[in-house]
Amino acid sequence: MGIGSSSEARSRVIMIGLDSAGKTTLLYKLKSGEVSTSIPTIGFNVETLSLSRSTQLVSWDVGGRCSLRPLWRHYFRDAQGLIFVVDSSDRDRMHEAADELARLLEHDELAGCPLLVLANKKDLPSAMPLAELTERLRVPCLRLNRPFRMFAISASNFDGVAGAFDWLAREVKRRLPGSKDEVQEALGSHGNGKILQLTESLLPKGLQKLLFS
Ligand SMILES: Nc1nc2c(ncn2[C@@H]2O[C@H](COP(=O)(O)OP(=O)(O)OP(=O)(O)O)[C@@H](O)[C@H]2O)c(=O)[nH]1
Ligand SMILES: [Mg+2]
Repeated sequence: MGIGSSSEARSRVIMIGLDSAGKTTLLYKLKSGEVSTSIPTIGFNVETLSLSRSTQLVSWDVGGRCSLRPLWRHYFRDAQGLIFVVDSSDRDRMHEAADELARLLEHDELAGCPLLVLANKKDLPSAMPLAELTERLRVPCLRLNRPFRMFAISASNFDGVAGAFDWLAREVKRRLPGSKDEVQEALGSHGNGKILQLTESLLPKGLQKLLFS
């Protein structure tokens, strides 16, 4: 998928995190078999998932080649939600994650965009509690000015994912302009056969609400 096709989506949720944070694991759990991976001409590895006819979940790693960062904004256009995934057991890289998160929030294209931080790998004994993560990610110093929540989750066993997406779904809906009908149009509807093929048991309540309510 290149920038051209990505810009066809009318709204999108951006998911970003350091490598190994657990983004791919989460994407596959959300919608097994429908994740598309590509290295667009712009050069970084992007994974996408259609949440509905018009809403994409777009995921990529931060870090790596800084020269490509300016190109991210092509994906930031039309972003209705932002997910930052962090490995809550990886103390060594928490500085790096904190720097990336702060840098991400400086993008004007994302101003006001609800931010969901997923503290992943809560199943590991070495996972940090949320209070410690809040400090290590330097949350009090962040340029927030937006709805913000952090949830401890495990992408591996799906623990905590439903509550986290529930929150994001509510915030995204609030942000979308127009009537309920327009919201449905933007986020998909019962008529979308592809969406109805999803295994509902795997779909977090939040996403079900986004897609079906
Ligand atoms: N214990 C545990 N391991 C996890 C969890 N989520 C992901 N992992 C593991 O962490 C490793 C990295 O997960 P990925 O999903 O590949 O991470 P990524 O963010 O896509 O990073 P890239 O590999 O750079 O694409 C894999 O070995 C996963 O099995 C989790 O919730 N708990
Ligand atoms: Mg990955």
